[in-house]
Amino acid sequence: MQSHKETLLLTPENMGQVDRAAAASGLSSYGLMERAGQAVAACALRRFPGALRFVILCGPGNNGGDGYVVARALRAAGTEIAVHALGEPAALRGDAATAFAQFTGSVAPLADYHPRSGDVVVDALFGAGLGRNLAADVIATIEAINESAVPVLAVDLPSGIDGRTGAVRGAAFQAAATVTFMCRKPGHLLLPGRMMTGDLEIFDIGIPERILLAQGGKIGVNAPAAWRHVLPVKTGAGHKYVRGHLAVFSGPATATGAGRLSAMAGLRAGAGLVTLLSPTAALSANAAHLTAVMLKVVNGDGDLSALLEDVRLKTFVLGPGFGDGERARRYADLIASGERRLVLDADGITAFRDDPQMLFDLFAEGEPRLVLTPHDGEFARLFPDLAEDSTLSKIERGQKAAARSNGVVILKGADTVIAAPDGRALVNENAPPWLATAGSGDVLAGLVGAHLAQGMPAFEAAASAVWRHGEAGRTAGEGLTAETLIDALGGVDHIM
Ligand SMILES: NC(=O)C1=CN([C@@H]2O[C@H](COP(=O)(O)OP(=O)(O)OC[C@H]3O[C@@H](n4cnc5c(N)ncnc54)[C@H](O)[C@@H]3O)[C@@H](O)[C@H]2O)[C@@H](O)CC1
Ligand SMILES: [K+]
Repeated sequence: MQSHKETLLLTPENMGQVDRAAAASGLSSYGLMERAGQAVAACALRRFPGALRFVILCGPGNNGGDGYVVARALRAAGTEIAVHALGEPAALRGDAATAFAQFTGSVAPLADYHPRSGDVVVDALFGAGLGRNLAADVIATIEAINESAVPVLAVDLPSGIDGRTGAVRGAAFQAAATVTFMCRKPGHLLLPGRMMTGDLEIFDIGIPERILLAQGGKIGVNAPAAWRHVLPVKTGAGHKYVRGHLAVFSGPATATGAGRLSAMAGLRAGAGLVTLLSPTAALSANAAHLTAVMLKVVNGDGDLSALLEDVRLKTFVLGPGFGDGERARRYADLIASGERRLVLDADGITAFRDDPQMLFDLFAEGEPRLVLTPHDGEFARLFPDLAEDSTLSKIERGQKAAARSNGVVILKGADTVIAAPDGRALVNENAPPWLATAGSGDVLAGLVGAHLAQGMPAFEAAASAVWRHGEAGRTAGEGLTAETLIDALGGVDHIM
């Protein structure tokens, strides 16, 4: 079981509230800064035992305050140090002023620092309080250090990374490692922030968990703790209908592979029965490749309506290789009015590009029954205003899209976000880079369908599917194909 420290995410704004609540409960805020700085100094000594000199770059706020504690601790440990400050240290306030007063060593201007071999930079310029783009001189310093071979240890966040969004505000340090406090921030997980963070250490500076949880809870890291409690119980004796019946729409005769991948993934992921719904023209192509997956002819609305009379058929995947937008819209309508659950992927999403509201209206009522699986391009087709709004983080884009569609949104990428209409959102981190391969999205759609068919609520079904997809990708290893990915799905059950 992971602790909250591993899975909780707090925005810089949340963290500020935590800070104030901790102070209000009687904790010394300078005490927190002291522990933060000591932890960074210990990390620096442990990671860089061969450093000839530690250069601490201190900013104008509390991140800089942490830096002065680091400088004092490293000097006390007998290492050579240099401190360079952005702005006038005399202008520091509060805890940062206290930390500066305790330091007593000399401080040079930031612009005077020139990287030299043997240096290790401790970046304490900006953390949670970065509120705007960096000035040109700071950008130049950061770029010069990034271009040198000098390693950077970042305090809280690499300076220049926006802790809420993960965006680079003008420039950002490429850190070898980052030490953050209590829990991660979105900027550590969302791209490009994740790439700049390096190895991340989370240090507990002693803020009680109840204070953290009071400010957070809606957003987190996607891990089994978030959905394990609703995983289907494996009794071994379950009738196949108990494990649900998943139906996947095949594309036309020229594009049958994607639907089959979804169907096979659904079966491998534990749906009791999987039926591929195929037009007559694609029947022989599908039949030639399937054994355990059943086949049924669906040529149009009439066939689908007849099929929907079977009340056990509750879950559908529509979109992989589907092609026909007009038909996709009608099928989605029939499925929605039958109170069924739908994973809408790929061409199924694109089908609604001219009238996204039509889709949202279909699923507007009740518990979320729609799961959308867009990559960025598909997302922009349904939610153009959200895609264009660069002030939003990927988490916020997902949350707003989920609320608007009353669906669960899986916003795909190396930093996939899963969001629910009630504001819950998880950021995924276990996907290996080689998971971005042909057919990988089809497998994910089938996986989500299988989890839904087994009765999981939509948000948890989606999040567990994304996680399982990532784990299977790691198991299958570099050079995976959609087929080896499907094979690997079963092997990750036991760790869920
Ligand atoms: N519980 C907590 O929240 C704790 C926070 N601590 C540290 O405090 C940091 C947050 O401190 P602050 O809120 O003071 O924020 P920062 O120190 O990150 O930066 C804020 C300061 O930078 C200025 N600023 C913001 N963007 C700028 C820009 N682009 N160019 C120039 N100046 C800019 C602001 O006006 C403000 O003076 C954390 O990152 C962490 O390192 C630690 O001391 C431990 C406890
Ligand atoms: K920093």
